[in-house]
Amino acid sequence: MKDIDSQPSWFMFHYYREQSKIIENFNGFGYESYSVMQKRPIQIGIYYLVEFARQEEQRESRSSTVGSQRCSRIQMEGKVALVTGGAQGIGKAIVRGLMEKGASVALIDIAVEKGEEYKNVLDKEFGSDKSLFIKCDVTKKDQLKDAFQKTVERFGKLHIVINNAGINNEKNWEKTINVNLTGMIRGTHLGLKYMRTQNGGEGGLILNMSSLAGIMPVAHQPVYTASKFGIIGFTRAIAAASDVGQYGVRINTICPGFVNTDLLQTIDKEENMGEYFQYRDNIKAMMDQYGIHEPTSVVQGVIDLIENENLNGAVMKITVSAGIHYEEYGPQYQPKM
Ligand SMILES: NC(=O)C1=CN([C@@H]2O[C@H](COP(=O)(O)OP(=O)(O)OC[C@H]3O[C@@H](n4cnc5c(N)ncnc54)[C@H](O)[C@@H]3O)[C@@H](O)[C@H]2O)C=CC1
Ligand SMILES: CCCCCC(=O)CC\C=C/C=C/C=C/[C@@H](O)[C@@H](O)CCCC(=O)O
Repeated sequence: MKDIDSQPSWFMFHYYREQSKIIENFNGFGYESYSVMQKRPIQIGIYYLVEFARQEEQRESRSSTVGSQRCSRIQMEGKVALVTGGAQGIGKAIVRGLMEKGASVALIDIAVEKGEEYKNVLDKEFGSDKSLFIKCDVTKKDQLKDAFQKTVERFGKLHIVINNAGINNEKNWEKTINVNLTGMIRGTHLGLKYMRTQNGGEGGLILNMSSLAGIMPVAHQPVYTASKFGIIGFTRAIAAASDVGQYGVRINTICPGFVNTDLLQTIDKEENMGEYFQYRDNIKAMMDQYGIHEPTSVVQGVIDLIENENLNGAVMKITVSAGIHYEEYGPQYQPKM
């Protein structure tokens, strides 16, 4: 490696942090690193102090806003939401969670029978004027545009968009990109069309459903992984644009671990997994290792992001081991304005 003195500061911090790990477990293996550390104890201290203070500041600012009295929390009563893929699974749980908080909800989905059945259940619980089911394929731009228009015509406004619809298909990988990524981008653009204050909208929140597969690549789902990485990148970028452009709309991603829905059944289907079907037991081993949530575990994360106005651009993770927490990005990885 060329002289580390000429490396940028972020590199040197991470380099020394890794070196220090070797030192901590010093067993003679890290002699070369030990000598490096001996040469530069002051720089190490400086980088650790600077970075530690920055990360502490980030943690404090987030914890001081999430869940505390000091953060401004919006009320959901009277708000209007649109949820894609709302007929089953995680989307279905989100629809109920929003309605229990007083929101009116348009659930859009290609699963007509499931969607209509669920609408009937919601009517009995919340009244027929509080929800709307619209048959819609998010890969068809005219259908998606029509679904947003019908929602605003029905309820008068739009405050919350949950781009949740998603599939797992490594064989028909173009379909996976069209549903998970292209559909989400269109849903975000349509949400901004109706919600931006410059357009006469009342502002609000757009929440795009990624996955932990959007943070750590899953070997046997490369296209699914690509779609979920794309959701995070797009969302962090357009959230920054919303800040700069003062849209009045917050945009976030949620990255759950494994959740007990029909999507997990696709692992056992060759028509979904294609050449990766042979590795299905590897994914099942991950489920055993990391655990599987119920869909309702995602709902609290959605509600936190809706009610807390201080988290634009944040990437929420929901895992069995750590619950709701946020991905941390170093200063060099903040959106470039
Ligand atoms: N189940 C899991 O382990 C995890 C799921 N997710 C994500 O959560 C989201 C929801 O997934 P699940 O509820 O688990 O799956 P699911 O298969 O139970 O539900 C997905 C819903 O989306 C609908 N849908 C699919 N294609 C559509 C299209 N073209 N247009 C409109 N609706 C469409 C389906 O009909 C279904 O109602 C997806 O984006 C998925 O990637 C993220 C992390 C973990
Ligand atoms: C299998 C077909 C559907 C796939 C559905 C998913 O999107 C499942 C999520 C994919 C991967 C899950 C990875 C889990 C990772 C664990 O290591 C987790 O505990 C890592 C914790 C990361 C963190 O807390 O920062």
